[in-house]
Amino acid sequence: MVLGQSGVGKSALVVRFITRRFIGEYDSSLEKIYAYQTIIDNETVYFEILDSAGDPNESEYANLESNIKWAEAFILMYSVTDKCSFDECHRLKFLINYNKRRRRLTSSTKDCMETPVVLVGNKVDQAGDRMVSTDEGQRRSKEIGCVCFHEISVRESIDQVCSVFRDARRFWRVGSKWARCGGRTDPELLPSLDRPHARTVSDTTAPDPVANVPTFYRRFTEVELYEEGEVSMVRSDSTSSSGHSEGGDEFRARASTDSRLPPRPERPRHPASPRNLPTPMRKMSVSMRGNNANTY
Ligand SMILES: Nc1nc2c(ncn2[C@@H]2O[C@H](COP(=O)(O)OP(=O)(O)OP(=O)(O)O)[C@@H](O)[C@H]2O)c(=O)[nH]1
Repeated sequence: MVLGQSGVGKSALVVRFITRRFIGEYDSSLEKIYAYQTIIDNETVYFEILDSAGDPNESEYANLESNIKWAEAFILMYSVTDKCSFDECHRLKFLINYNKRRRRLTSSTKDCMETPVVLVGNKVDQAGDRMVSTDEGQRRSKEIGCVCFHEISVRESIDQVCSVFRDARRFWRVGSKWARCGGRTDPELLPSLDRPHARTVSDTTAPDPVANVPTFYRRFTEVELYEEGEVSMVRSDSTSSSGHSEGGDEFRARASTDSRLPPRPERPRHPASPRNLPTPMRKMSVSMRGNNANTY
């Protein structure tokens, strides 16, 4: 699913990927699903790409949330010439996390996988109008937990466009394998993400479309999935100190677009070893603190 504020170039990205053309003007009002089959990393891949409406109104909001639940990977897009669209990514990522966690809590294996979100800054060809630097984009990508970050120009480069979809698919594949392994990391997959621009067999005869594209990766690791999935699931399901379950609106209302990020609590880099596990008494106090600290 391609998400982002209106005008950042979502339709341009999808149409360019499928037709290889940059057309210039697109129907902005419609939400469309494109079916497209291509070969990536020597495998045939069947994409269903949802080009979402940029600024949904009240009545379209429920639809947006059900689309988020449907999607298995996200391309979260902003324009480097528009600071508002950059800030909007923070809110949209919050919405993705919220809907995905809620779904994981109510369903079984398939939805246990962490859904990859690729952050994309578009329109780098408009250098004179740039309002968001590469560093800011890279930092934000890490802060909001995206799997990798790209800066591209849909207008100028088909290769950069392809590399975005290629990464979305690669990280989706890692996530789905991880879920199928019952949460164990597949050692054959992770090293390949250490070398994201390494050539595959299929690339030996054709130029690597990913080469020379600035891409910043964040690896899925078992620890991160443990932290993001398990710990956060407890937090999002918690009951507030007043004894009421958090309502969806209340939870969503915390998403802000003012570019300030709420402080994230310090977390240990590794899960506690069994002999360090808290006693039952201590466990209860951790849970209580989780509830009270649930204010952002
Ligand atoms: N200069 C430049 N313009 C771009 C680029 N990508 C898209 N555009 C232009 O940005 C405008 C908006 O593009 P769209 O693809 O319609 O944006 P959108 O995000 O789908 O917008 P909504 O459908 O309203 O949500 C169009 O005029 C595009 O031609 C790019 O890489 N560089």
